[in-house]
Amino acid sequence: MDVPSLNKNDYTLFQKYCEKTIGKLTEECVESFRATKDEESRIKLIYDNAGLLPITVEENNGKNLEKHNRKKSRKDYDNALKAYNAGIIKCPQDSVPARELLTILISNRSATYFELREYKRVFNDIDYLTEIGNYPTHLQYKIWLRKAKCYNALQNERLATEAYNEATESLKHSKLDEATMATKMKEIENARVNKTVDPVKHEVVPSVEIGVFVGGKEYIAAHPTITFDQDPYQGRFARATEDIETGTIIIEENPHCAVVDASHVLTNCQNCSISVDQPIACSSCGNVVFCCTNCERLANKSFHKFECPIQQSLFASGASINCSMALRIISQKPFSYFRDKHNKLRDYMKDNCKKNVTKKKVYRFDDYDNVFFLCRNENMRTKEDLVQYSCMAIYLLRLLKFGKYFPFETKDKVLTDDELFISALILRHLQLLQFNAHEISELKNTTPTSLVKGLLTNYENATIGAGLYPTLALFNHSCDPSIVRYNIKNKMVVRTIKPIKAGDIVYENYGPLYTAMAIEKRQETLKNNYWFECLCRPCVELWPMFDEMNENDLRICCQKERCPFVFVVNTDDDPFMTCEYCHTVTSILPHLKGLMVLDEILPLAEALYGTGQFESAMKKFIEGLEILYKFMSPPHPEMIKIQQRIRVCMVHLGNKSCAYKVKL
Ligand SMILES: C[S@@+](CC[C@H](N)C(=O)[O-])C[C@H]1O[C@@H](n2cnc3c(N)ncnc32)[C@H](O)[C@@H]1O
Repeated sequence: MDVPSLNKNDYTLFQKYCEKTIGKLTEECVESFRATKDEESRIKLIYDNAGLLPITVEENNGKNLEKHNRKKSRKDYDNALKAYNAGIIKCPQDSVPARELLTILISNRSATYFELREYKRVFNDIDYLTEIGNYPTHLQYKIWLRKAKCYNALQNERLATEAYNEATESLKHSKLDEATMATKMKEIENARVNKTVDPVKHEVVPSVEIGVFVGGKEYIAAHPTITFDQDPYQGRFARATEDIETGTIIIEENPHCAVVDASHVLTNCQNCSISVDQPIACSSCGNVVFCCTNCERLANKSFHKFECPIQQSLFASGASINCSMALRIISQKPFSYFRDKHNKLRDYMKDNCKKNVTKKKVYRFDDYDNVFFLCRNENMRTKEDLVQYSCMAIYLLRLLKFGKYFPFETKDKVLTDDELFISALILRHLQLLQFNAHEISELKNTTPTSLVKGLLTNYENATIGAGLYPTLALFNHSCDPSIVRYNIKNKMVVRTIKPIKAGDIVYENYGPLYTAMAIEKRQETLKNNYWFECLCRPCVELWPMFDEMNENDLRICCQKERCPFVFVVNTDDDPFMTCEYCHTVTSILPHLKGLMVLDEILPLAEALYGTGQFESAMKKFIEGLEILYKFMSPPHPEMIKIQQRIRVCMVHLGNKSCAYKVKL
């Protein structure tokens, strides 16, 4: 979790707008919010004030080549690529000469990749410029010659021959004088004869393989051993129906919606969130990038066509990432989608219905109804909070109108019935995102920092955006979580980080960990951000933080089945302990013997870890952790250290920034 709901520290345009609107409301109006039961009445109460305040819509679409088309020396590859990338993103595409210039920039970038022997990227760029379609015919021979040389290097003789033939043919359309044309022809023939085969450079692919995950019958994003229960205090939560081993993937879920944050719009794909170093540009704005033409097409068919004109304004306003998501849940679907649900959803909102009464047999990530019914802690909201959120919803609705989301004429000052309905949905989204959004992350290098005592790391699993995952959103919090999360593109992968027994609640973590934060701070954070009092084991049993733990204190369960007593013993103590509850005598000797295996497993795991063999290291650490849990009860510093190692291994299976390098 950890997705901020409002940028509380910066006094943003967005906050100014909200404050000004609230400042104009009469006390009577604010007071009447208390009596409102549904989102539409709240919007209606303040639209006259919030709708009248001017909002700033940026005219600048971010397309401006002037600053970016400086020529770079081809030999300074890094800087050349940076300059071409910036040029490609900022190059306007609204006229034939502009698009021609763009294709030349793309061609130059492909030439740089050719020098770097990154042939896949050369082909990507040639496909890209072909798709733009305005590459000058008289230069076409250059593209065919480059393609032919790539096929040569990749030892594909048939395609190389075809490309050489095309190069010879296209040379006829060049504007070269006869002598230069003859020299070029010779160059083509020489290249054809001297089939220089380069060793293919290993491509550093920033993301990883996606395995086959078979989910449950009802909750298809969750492992079949996970079910969802409910109680009046905790609401819905996940529970294991069978024993689950450490490391099991228990959730693989696509986001209902996912957005890249403002500082990553030019480094991560707007559609799938992956780190991008060969960007594909939006044809209309210079404010986003895509990883491939397919992502560009998908985004432009749905949300980006409406967000393109307003994204700059949204970021400039300083609105939080939750605002971008509240908007994206709407913009990614056409207005007709929501109009068709109008009557049903409006009735739910009017009745303030908590339950999805039309609960379906299958719970899917892309089903809007599941999102609509996510937890909002509605009955705990103050009227001030509702006023603030209603202002935000109106601001976002007005941006959507500027983005021409509605398939009918709209007027900024007028609120139609359809617009009222959409703004009510946005208001609902803002409330539910406050509790249910998750960050999307990727590995980045940092200078070494100490995360947990004794464990140095030189990476950071940095946030690059946020997403809404309707199945993961049903997991409750514990300060000693059962899981680790990481992303593959914007898909969320969740794996267990300890052995889980049948019937146990499976907890995730909303930020505060008992190992690193004192109980008072944890309780305060959870109360402020998630509005509940945490009754997890570390909070109730007052587990010590990592720094306060003693390596020599072993916590061993009474051997009588179902007796909850735990002995805290020291290796020097008498090995026979009598239970204070049931008076059964437990010998700690079998436990000490069982733990001795760790002397073999852990050095091996550390050696694999130290050489960057994260998957193999993870398996060994998991083996070690299972043994620790078998013979000991948490907490123990060794458990935490191993879990920390497993966490590092797991996140290495997820997204990595293009610049990320494993540093050992
Ligand atoms: C992401 S939702 C979790 C699913 C939620 N319980 C539901 O019914 O949809 C977060 C909200 O669940 C509740 N919650 C989460 N963890 C909890 C816990 N350990 N004890 C009590 N309530 C919890 C809080 O209301 C919190 O704001």
